[in-house]
Amino acid sequence: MTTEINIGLEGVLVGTTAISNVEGDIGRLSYRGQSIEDLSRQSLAAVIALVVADVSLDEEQAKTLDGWLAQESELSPVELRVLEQLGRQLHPMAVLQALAPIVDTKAKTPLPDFLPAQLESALVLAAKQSALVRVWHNLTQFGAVVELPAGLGFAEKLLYAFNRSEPSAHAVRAFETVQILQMDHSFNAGTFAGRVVASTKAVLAASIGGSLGALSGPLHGGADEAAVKMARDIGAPERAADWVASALANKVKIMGMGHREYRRLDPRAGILKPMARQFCEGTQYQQLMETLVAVEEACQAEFGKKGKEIHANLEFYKGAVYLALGIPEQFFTALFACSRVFGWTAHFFEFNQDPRLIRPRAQYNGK
Ligand SMILES: CC(=O)SCCNC(=O)CCNC(=O)[C@H](O)C(C)(C)COP(=O)(O)OP(=O)(O)OC[C@H]1O[C@@H](n2cnc3c(N)ncnc32)[C@H](O)[C@@H]1OP(=O)(O)O
Ligand SMILES: O=C([O-])CC(=O)C(=O)O
Repeated sequence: MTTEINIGLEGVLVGTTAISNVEGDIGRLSYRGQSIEDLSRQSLAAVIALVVADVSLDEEQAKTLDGWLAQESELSPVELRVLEQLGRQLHPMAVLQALAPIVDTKAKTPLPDFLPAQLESALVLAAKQSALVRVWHNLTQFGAVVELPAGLGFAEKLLYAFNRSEPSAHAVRAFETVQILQMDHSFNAGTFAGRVVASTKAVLAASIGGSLGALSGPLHGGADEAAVKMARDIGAPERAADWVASALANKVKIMGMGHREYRRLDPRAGILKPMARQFCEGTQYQQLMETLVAVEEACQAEFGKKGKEIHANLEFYKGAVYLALGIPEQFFTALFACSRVFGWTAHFFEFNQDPRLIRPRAQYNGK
């Protein structure tokens, strides 16, 4: 028995996974052996099949799966009524946490047969997270659920509903890329929380509920919303250097900077930064994007003075892309969950291949 206490479990090996590989020292990420750079150019449905089932789809199959997920991302009349009763001030993450474990997971049509049938209700549960976020957005922002034309794809449906208009192919592609980038990340806090719940032999929906709670915090998934709020508070790139110096002097964390695993640039931030520049240029978000760039530079300069390095993580530039796609910041983390839920699902099944109750030990220091 070890007596050394490690509250944050930094560097502690607690299991194996074949879903994603985070090589923090060299700034590399892959899902099932494929680099995040290659994956970011694939379709969302193809990456979902790869992450959840380790199945490679051809273009036709990916379209079929996308159509199936789009069709399953609808709420039942009862689920819709529950959402309608909730206070409109509730954060979308609280709504997901409340509803995710109780939605009906019966599929309307069978899962395409190129995926294992045992995944059917799990994938309905995952697809329904998007329906919850879409409907909650519409109720709180527009007062009514947006009627959608038939035949929209899984991601397209969300973007259409958020903007009340047909998204361009370019916007859908960008949204799919962002969702792919955040689908899985080894034993991060949210995924590990889900594995802890799974270890008690709880059902998948309970495990997803645990993951959602962990993801909501600003040190984890909630950093996406917090980073944009920070940039709005700073207001202009010229103010970034003073703001960062004062924040660091006061031990305030800069949201979207730093990472437990990456010692080099998070490869997802490397993909998101040019996307954010492109999407924000000439829009109302250009100033916000320039402020983020200035914060990153100021942060790196301040850390550099102490001979340390810090880099942007997934969360830093993601919000600028989301804003330019018509997504308000309070929905960022919930949309993160709409993608990460596929990773959580994969981990639930992987964990259950060789399960063991997770129960560490505490050193008693009370009376
Ligand atoms: C999807 C995701 O979850 S990605 C992560 C999203 N979270 C954020 O962006 C929140 C901001 N970042 C952070 O708080 C941290 O970098 C974390 C929590 C993500 C990871 O950090 P940890 O591995 O726990 O490192 P820790 O917080 O101990 O930081 C190490 C040192 O770097 C500093 N540091 C790290 N990140 C930051 C930051 N964002 N702002 C200011 N200082 C920072 C710490 O203050 C600490 O300095 P010290 O050694 O002088 O005390
Ligand atoms: O891995 C982590 O600690 C945080 C996380 O979920 C990510 O970066 O995607």
